[in-house]
Amino acid sequence: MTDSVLIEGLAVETVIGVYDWERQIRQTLLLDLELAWDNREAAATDDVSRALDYAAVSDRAARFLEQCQPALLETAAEQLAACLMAEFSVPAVRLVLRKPGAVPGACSVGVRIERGNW
Ligand SMILES: Nc1nc2c(c(=O)[nH]1)N=C([C@H](O)[C@@H](O)CO)CN2
Repeated sequence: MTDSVLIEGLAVETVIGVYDWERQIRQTLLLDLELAWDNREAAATDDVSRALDYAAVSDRAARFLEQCQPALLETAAEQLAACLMAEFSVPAVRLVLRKPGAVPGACSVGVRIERGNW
């Protein structure tokens, strides 16, 4: 698959973190997604119902991150990738999840995963 749909810098406020104090606050996560999708049918028909709707994916991803509230970024990334692949019939995902300000001196820290068949 050479085509994809992109979502970059989606900001989500949620509970995430290893430490007790982190379970008492909400922190911002930044999400980048690349979702494998053949865009030719959407282009040929000019019909959003044939496209992978990035607004719908963004909304689902934000709601998922607000609800899952794990300790680790790794857990959030893994579970979110599985959710999006299953619910939107996406064959492959590249996902970057960043936690800005978590480490003093770093503008952000995070994880990157690739799942499915690219
Ligand atoms: N690889 C990871 N390392 C760390 C994580 C994480 O999610 N993945 N989380 C923390 C703490 O929650 C940290 O963000 C608090 O500043 C530490 N290391």
